[in-house]
Amino acid sequence: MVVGRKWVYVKPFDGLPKDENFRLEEEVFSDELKENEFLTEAEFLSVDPYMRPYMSSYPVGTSMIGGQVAKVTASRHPNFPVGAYVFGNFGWRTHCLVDPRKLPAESQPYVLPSFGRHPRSLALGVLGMPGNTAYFGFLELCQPKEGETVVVSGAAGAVGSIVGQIAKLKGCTVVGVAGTDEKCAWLRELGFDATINYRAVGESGFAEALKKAAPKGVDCYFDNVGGYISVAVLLQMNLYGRISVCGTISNYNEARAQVADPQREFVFKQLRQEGFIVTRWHKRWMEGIEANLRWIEEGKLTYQETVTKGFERMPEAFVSMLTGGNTGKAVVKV
Ligand SMILES: NC(=O)C1=CN([C@@H]2O[C@H](COP(=O)(O)OP(=O)(O)OC[C@H]3O[C@@H](n4cnc5c(N)ncnc54)[C@H](OP(=O)(O)O)[C@@H]3O)[C@@H](O)[C@H]2O)C=CC1
Ligand SMILES: C/C=C/C(C)=O
Repeated sequence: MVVGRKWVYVKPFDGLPKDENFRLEEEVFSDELKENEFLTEAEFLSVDPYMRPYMSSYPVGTSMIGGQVAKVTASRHPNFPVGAYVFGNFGWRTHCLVDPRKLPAESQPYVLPSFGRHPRSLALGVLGMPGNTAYFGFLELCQPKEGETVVVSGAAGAVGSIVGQIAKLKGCTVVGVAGTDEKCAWLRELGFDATINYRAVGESGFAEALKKAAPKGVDCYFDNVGGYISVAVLLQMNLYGRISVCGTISNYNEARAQVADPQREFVFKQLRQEGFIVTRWHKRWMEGIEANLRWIEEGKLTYQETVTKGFERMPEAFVSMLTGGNTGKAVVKV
């Protein structure tokens, strides 16, 4: 018998998540596995922005959702042998009994490929879902061309920091928008050409700061945040500009965002805007991981992680990430 722990969503979110929204519970697993089942023990867990809006659509009593890196501790599945490390969407739990046949195609667990000297936790960041979000969401939807100007919001986070670096690899001029001077300094170290600390300039100063940072206008916008930052970028888009709408973290804690009327910009500048969910590319998943790993090995792509130690601190790590406490990918080490 194995006793695990899990975090349960026990009260609907109202604004920023609070301790009262979560409860830590135990769960018991039998050692007797059925054919095709395997048992895992988590090593690293991810805290991601999507958990805030997605959990609101689940009933209370549901376990918190999320990805993790885990070790297989018992197995009756030929592809998941004991000792293997896997990525799986197993939720906020220390242990999990998995039968892959019960999971949808876009949420299949997989044995981690070798990351060489890099930590396994990267399977939750640059070598996992956020890295693939940057790789596919930027390259496929923005279709960047050499010499173009790219703006990335949420630029010092898990997705944004990778998007900006890929944009530099493609020969673009890159402007990063982030919430502190330290984050902006890191982005410039990564090669970003200009940065805007949106908290320092404020809503009223953002459009002017953007004009200075992107004097030739904006050809591609990778949008992680929505809100006034995105309205200002839209108004400075160039003819035939492309906008990849990745996320709207600025309003995840609100019930409903206002829908403005941007149509005139779209008509006269002939813009293209497309939202996406990264699992759209689940059939090409390993292509993104391999490309990002190659760039890391070649010294062309740098990552940073903000690691919180202790499974009991999952809610704290989650709220910290939602409020800007992370640089690069936010993960929890059990
Ligand atoms: N479409 C898809 O398939 C996917 C979408 N996403 C989306 O990408 C975005 C970034 O995710 P991820 O990289 O994992 O998270 P991050 O690592 O970027 O962490 C979240 C960051 O958001 C920033 N933030 C918080 N509140 C605001 C605000 N009001 N305005 C601007 N920035 C804010 C904070 O940085 P700061 O200090 O700069 O404020 C914080 O560090 C999210 O919107 C997420 O939902 C992520 C993965 C897949
Ligand atoms: C898979 C993640 C989706 C968002 C919107 O964050």
